[in-house]
This record gives sequence, C-alpha cells and structure tokens, in this order.
Amino acid sequence: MTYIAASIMCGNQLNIGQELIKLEEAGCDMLHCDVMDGIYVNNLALGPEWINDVKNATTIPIDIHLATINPMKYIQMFAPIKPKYISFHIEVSEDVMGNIKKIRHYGIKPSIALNPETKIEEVIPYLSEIDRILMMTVNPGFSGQSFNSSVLRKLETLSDILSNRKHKPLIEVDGNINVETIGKMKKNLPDIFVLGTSALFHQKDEMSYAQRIERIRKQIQDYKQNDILE
Ligand SMILES: O=C(CO)[C@@H](O)[C@H](O)COP(=O)(O)O
Repeated sequence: MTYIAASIMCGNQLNIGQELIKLEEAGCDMLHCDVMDGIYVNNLALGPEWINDVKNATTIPIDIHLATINPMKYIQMFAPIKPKYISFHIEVSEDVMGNIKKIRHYGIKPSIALNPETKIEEVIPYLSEIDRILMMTVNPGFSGQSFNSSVLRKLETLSDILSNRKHKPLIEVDGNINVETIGKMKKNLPDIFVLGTSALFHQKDEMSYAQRIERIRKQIQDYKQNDILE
C-alpha cells in the first residue's frame, strides 16, 4: 500500500481551512505536521493548539514529526491531540524505548525519524518495537531543499533487513519528494511519501491537488507493476 502525506506547514497558512478541504477532496492519506523548536532545527513551526484545531477540522489522520530536542517533553505535549503517528528523532533521544513506550501508552503509533547522515544501523535494535521509520531526505528545518541521494543506499539496506522480518515498520520519506526524486527511489520504494513545496504546494502548473497526488500515485503504481513484471 502506498500513502500520500501532505506537509501542511507548506500550505497556505492564511487559508488553512480551504487547504484541508482541497486535500480531503484530493484523497490525501495523512497530514504531516512538522513541530520545530528553534533548537534542534533553526526554525519554528506548528504548536499543539494549532494542530489540535486542524485535527478537529479534518478527517485526514494526523502525522506529527517532532523536529525537536528532548522528544519526551514534546511527546507529552502533543500526545493528547491523539494523532495517528508521532515521529521523534533518534539522534537526540536519551531513552529511545522510553519514548516508544510513552507514545504507545497514548494509543499512538511510534515512529523513529532519522536524518540523512544517521546510519540505518541506529534504528535496527528498535525495528520490532515501532510502526514506522521516517527517513529524512533533507536535513529537517526548511522546505525547498535538495534531495540527499545518500538516502538511496539506506533505503536499499533497510529493505534488505526488513525482507527477512515478520514485523515490517512502514517507511516514510520526507524532503524534496517529487516525480524526479521518486524515480530515484524506484528500486526500493518507501510506503509513505510526504509532499511539500516540491510536488504539491506552491506549484506553477494549473493542476489541482487531486491531479498532482494522482500523478504521483500513478507513477508509484507503474513502478510497482513493472517490478512485478520484471
Ligand atoms: O520537514 C520538512 C522540512 O523540514 C518537509 O516536510 C518539507 O517541508 C517538505 O517540503 P519540500 O522539501 O517538498 O519543500
């Protein structure tokens, strides 16, 4: 199954209600909400009240990415919203299992986020405990960056590791995800694609959100079909 998530930080913040309606109509599977603390990343984004209002205004499941230091503090701050997923960064986690357990305690699916430079080996001890891995394909903090191709190797390694396992966490990719960069990942396709400014929002073409999402779904479907035929 392939899922499309929209990075809502990249949407029109002056018209967020309209953005949510358009994303629902487009069949968007998840709303990716970046929480930025100005410390772990040099930017600020999306507080708990804002995300809570968004959750109450849409049927699209919420996917929170904590781009913060001190994940436990922010897990406790954002868990009452009851998103579907919470991702926290392994690079700043003193107690990874504690974070996972705390997220599960709230009935939320735990996900570990990895920066492009972080080795995939870091996450291996936790693979049977988590529901998802968020592989950042840019350094978190800002939209509009370039895809880090070193992640392709990590996707390959991860898919080899998971092929022998019964429990397979989903793989989500985020950062400069578009037709071209999805093409680069076609040999080891992830499960969840976060679309931001490079494929969904602020585009110059005349396509609707539904058309942009449909084009990406079709591209991925074609790769999967060709894989079966090869
Ligand atoms: O988390 C991030 C950046 O930190 C992403 O969600 C991006 O905001 C996606 O947008 P583009 O890379 O497509 O501009």
